[in-house]
Order: sequence, then structure tokens, then C-alpha cells
Amino acid sequence: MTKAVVFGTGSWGTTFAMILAEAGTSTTLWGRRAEVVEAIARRHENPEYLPGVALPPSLRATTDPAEAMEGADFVVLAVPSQTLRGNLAAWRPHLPDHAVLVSLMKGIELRTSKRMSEVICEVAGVPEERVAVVSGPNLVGELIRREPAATVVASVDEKVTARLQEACHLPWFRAYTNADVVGVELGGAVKNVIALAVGVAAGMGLGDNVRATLMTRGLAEISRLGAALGADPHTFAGLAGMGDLVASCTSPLSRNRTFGENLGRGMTLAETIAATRQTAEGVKSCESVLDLARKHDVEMPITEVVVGVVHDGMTPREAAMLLLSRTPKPERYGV
Ligand SMILES: NC(=O)c1ccc[n+]([C@@H]2O[C@H](COP(=O)([O-])OP(=O)(O)OC[C@H]3O[C@@H](n4cnc5c(N)ncnc54)[C@H](O)[C@@H]3O)[C@@H](O)[C@H]2O)c1
Ligand SMILES: O=P(O)(O)OC[C@H](O)CO
Repeated sequence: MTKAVVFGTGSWGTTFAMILAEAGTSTTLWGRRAEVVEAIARRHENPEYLPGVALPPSLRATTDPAEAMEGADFVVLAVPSQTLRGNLAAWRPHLPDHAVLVSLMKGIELRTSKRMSEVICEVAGVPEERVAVVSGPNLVGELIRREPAATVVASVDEKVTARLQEACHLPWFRAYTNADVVGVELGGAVKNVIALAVGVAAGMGLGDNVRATLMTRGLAEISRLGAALGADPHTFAGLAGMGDLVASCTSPLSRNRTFGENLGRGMTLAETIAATRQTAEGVKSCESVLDLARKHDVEMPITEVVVGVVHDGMTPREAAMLLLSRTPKPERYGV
């Protein structure tokens, strides 16, 4: 039987552990807080992140990383992106020799501008063949009701993606494989930034034309950055590209979109942060995405104004004026 451990009892870590367990994978959740772990292990409920959701009785939980990782084929990582490096360094001594490390995270590391799979290879000291990522339009608020959804599992090693696909595939949760790790990770991280922009526009009371324009030009930004980093352009037309972008930019369940909407309505950054209970990765990653773009000489005007509004005191109105006053250009070469 395939064995997995999921690090992180937040909304996605818990939900993905539920999916793995329901797919017949022997699964353990690792969490920091004893009371949450205790509730998952004894009452089959995560009262902090998924109150009222019945988790599979077969799902185990522990606070001990060594116990959690014993014999694991997949070590799944679902902590906030900016905490991955420190956490993984602490967990590394317990990693089973042949385990595959799986990232569920949609962020880019601040300071280094590294993708999560790059951080994993560096900190765990494993080759890229032992790393996989899972990304797609996977809003937890729908998955916990077992509403149909699909995702992408990506790795450079097709044997790894086949095993991971089997470990998490369910009648209501379709996992597709892809070899393009770079594209799949970029799609997930940058759509959060575009969802912030769409949220700001919605909060300002702007309509569907603006939202559609931001999503489309946002996809152009994702694709340009992807091209510079060697991603497969087809990935961005898929679930981890357009699919995830559409879900986050249109759903009231998206934390990034909601965060932007609050800013667009006139809430201050401090008020917006206080109103956000869960991880909205784009808030931090917009800066590292912009750094990455600048390192590779890629123009990302929507990302630039998101950084301006979230971190540099730019007003939503100033951001809109900046985007609208850009030089007219052909769509195809819209840089
Ligand atoms: N929720 C979704 O719909 C969803 C879907 C797909 C991908 N993701 C991605 O999954 C990742 C995790 O998101 P989430 O939704 O589970 O977030 P969350 O905010 O619901 O949970 C984060 C978890 O990390 C823990 N945590 C916080 N700081 C920590 C630290 N310093 N060290 C260790 N643990 C810490 C929290 O206690 C919590 O258990 C993010 O990168 C997110 O973009 C989320
Ligand atoms: O709530 P968001 O904005 O972090 O989006 C959640 C997931 O990334 C959707 O797949």
C-alpha cells in the first residue's frame, strides 16, 4: 500500500490528506498544534480550518515528524511558502531515503525568487526526479463538499507522476499528469497575484470587462515569464494555468481575490491583513514574482501595480490609471 505524510493541517493540507486517504493511500497528517492533531486523530475533524467536515477515520495525525515520515513514499508539503525553507531543514533528518517530496504550495520565495520545488531540492538535498508538484483549480471550499474538480500532478520523472496520480485520483477528483514542473508552479504562484488585481478592480466597483481584461493580460504575463524560464507554453492553457487563474479570479472563495477586493473597497492593508485568517500567498509572492521577472527582463505591468498597491502605498485608482496610460501596442506582442 502506498504511504503518504502531509505536512500542514491548514485547509489544503487537510483536504489533500482527505483525498489521498479516500483514494486508498495510507495517510498521516503532521501538525504543529497538539489540540488540532488530537481532534483530527480522535474526532476525525479539523476544527480550526475545516469545522464540521468529517475526515476519513483511516486518516492518522501526529505532531512528531519522525513518526509521521516512517516508511512514507510521498512527503507532501502544505505550509505557507515563505516558511518552507525553515520547516524542511528541521524535517530533513527524518526523510525516508527514497521518498518523493510533493509541493502543494503556490508561492515564490522572497529574497531568492525560487520556486518551491527549487527550495525543496536545495534544502532536502534531493535531485529533481524526487520532487513533484500538485496545482490546479482546487478551491477547498468546494472540495470539502466533494464537488467534482481536477488537478495537475507534475514531475520530470513520469514514473513519479503516474504513482502520484494513482495515489490521489478519485471519481470526483481527476488528476492529470504533466512533465512541466516550471510551468505548473508558475501558473499557481502568479495567478494569485492576478487574483489580487481582479479583486481590487471588483472592490472598486469595476465590471466584467475589466476583470476579463486583467485575467487575459494576466495570463499573458504568466506566459511571458514562463517562456523566459523555459516552461512549456501549452501548460498555461491547461488546468494549472488558465484553469487555476479563472477559479481564483472569479470565485468569492479565493483568499487572494477577497484580499484584493477588501483593498479595492478602501480597507487599509492592516485592516485587510487582520480580516484574512488564511494564507493568501500572492500578498508576499507578488514581490518575489516581480523580482523574478526583473531578473529575466520580463515586463509584468499588472504584477508591478499589485506590488505598488499591496506594499508601496499606491491607491487602487493610481494603479488603474498607470495600467490604462501605457503605450498602445499590438496584442500579440503586448509587452
Ligand atoms: N486552500 C486552498 O484552496 C488551496 C488550494 C490549492 C493550493 N493551496 C496552497 O497550499 C498552500 C497552503 O495553503 P492552505 O490553504 O493550507 O493555508 P492555510 O492558511 O489554510 O494553512 C496553513 C497551515 O500552515 C501552518 N503554518 C503557518 N505558519 C507556519 C509555520 N511557520 N510553520 C509551520 N506551519 C505553519 C498553519 O498552522 C496551517 O496549518 C499555499 O501555498 C496555498 O497557496 C491552497
Ligand atoms: O484561495 P486562494 O486565492 O489562495 O486560491 C486557492 C487555490 O490556489 C485554488 O486552487
